Amino acid sequence: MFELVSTQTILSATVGCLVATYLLFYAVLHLTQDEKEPPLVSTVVPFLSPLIGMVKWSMGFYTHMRDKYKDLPIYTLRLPGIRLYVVNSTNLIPVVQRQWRILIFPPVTARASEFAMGGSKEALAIMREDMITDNGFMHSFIRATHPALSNGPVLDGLNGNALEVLTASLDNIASQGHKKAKMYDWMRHEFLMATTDSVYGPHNPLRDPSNEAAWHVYHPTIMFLMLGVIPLRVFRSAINARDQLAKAFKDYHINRHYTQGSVYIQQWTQHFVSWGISADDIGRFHNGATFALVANTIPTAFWMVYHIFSDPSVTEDCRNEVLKAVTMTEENGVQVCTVRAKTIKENCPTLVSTFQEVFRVHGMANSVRIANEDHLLDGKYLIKKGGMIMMPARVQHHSKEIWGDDVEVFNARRFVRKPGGPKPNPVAFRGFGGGTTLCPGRHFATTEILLFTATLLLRFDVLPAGGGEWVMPTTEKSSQAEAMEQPDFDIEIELTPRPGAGRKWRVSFEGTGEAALVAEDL
Ligand code: HEM
Repeated sequence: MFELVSTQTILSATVGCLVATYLLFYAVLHLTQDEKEPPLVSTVVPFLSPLIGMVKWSMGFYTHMRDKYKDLPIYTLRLPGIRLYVVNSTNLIPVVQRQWRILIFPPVTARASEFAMGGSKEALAIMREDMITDNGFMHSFIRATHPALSNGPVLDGLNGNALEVLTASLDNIASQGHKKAKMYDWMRHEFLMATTDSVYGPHNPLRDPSNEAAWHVYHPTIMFLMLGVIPLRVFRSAINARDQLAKAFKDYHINRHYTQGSVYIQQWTQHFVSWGISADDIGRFHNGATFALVANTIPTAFWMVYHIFSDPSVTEDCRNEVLKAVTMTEENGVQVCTVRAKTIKENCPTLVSTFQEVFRVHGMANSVRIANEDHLLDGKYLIKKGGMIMMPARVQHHSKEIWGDDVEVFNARRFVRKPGGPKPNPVAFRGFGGGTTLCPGRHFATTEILLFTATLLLRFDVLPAGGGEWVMPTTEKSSQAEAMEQPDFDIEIELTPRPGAGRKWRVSFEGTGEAALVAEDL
């Protein structure tokens, strides 16, 4: 009898505590929410419902929320320690982007520099001192490095070097006559080498196989490190790999190897040095530069090759287009095929459309900003200081209203311009983000990927190994630190040289035009 009473007492005390805690959190949630803020949703379990939803729906969370709260142009999610304002409406995106001195991006970069790269207190203080005006480290960094990544001869040089490395690798396969490969592994290696060689020059630290291996240990943990809540000892091998890379980049810096690298890395270095950042920190921040260079370029190139070669009609149309970019000459008895970059970017509609469709279907940039003061967005929605605004690309890219009933279908020709046909709203294309933080590396990556794909089409047949079917990898495990979905598993392919594959191949950037993909470039 005594035992029964005490069990009942404990039970009712526990239930009472739980109810009281629930009511307390429920009250805190609602009392601290201003009625002028965007409508608060997902509150069943205060502060935890959004997290539960994120785990349950994974990358589909924000599209699920958009479908559930169709009429909300923007809504508030409350998570422990953070107000998250999620934008559904395409029309609100330019409104957010125009407020770039109030709804700012640099705190996100600073957070990555602190938690993912391990920057020192001194370096972070310099970065954070002024994240608003053009005089601060962050905004002046973009201004200092943009010119080397904008269309022109300097960028052509960067792309030319990357293409030389990629072409040499294709030459190698052509001379072997045949190659079986794990597609993602193969492309990841080739693009990592080509992109970093072109940027870092002949002393590229990632040419050392042990540094390449370290990159593959460190890179997948960046998203978790960014959270800054999981103890570092959990990531011991990733932190060791990060330190190894930072040391290799520090040596690269101290030995002034950047003077033989690209204009981009010279300007990058000059900026850090002129702000008094130490050689130790410069080594660490090179890990961030490498992340920007390759983290999205590699999966984008993978999907591009996958979607072109897995559909024979797309392969044929693209191949016919890129053939028009080739001129053949003879030099000292050697047949030379020159691929004109200008034609590839300006006169290959199916190829460029496939590239855009890759971004629409696989692009997952979340585009976040932090409010540095209270702000009434569009004169209607109160965004509280410290709150995070998010404009998820997937919400825009998977909207039936914008793209039509076949929104979930990969349509390689979706972006081919039809005379008099409807044009999709370019603001809804968020592959490279948008506004003042629009990716400055977009021209570099676009040219590298388009020209690699064109050369591959011209020189090789690519088929699943063993005559099987193409199986599109799932993407559920993709790291949310990236702007492009990553394949959950690899696929085996066979590359077989086409007639002429063994000739000498090169790329010409003469009169290079621009593949204008985003609203800002159109
Ligand atoms: C396919 C490849 C790439 C994709 C999909 C991509 C995507 C993006 C996205 C979505 C953003 C954020 C924009 C925003 O929030 O509005 C961004 C920013 C940035 N990207 Fe890229 N990127 C790629 C390649 C590159 C390359 C090759 C570089 C080379 C330097 C680069 C450098 C940067 C930098 C420095 C920023 C920050 C801009 C700022 O702080 O204002 N990206 N990128």
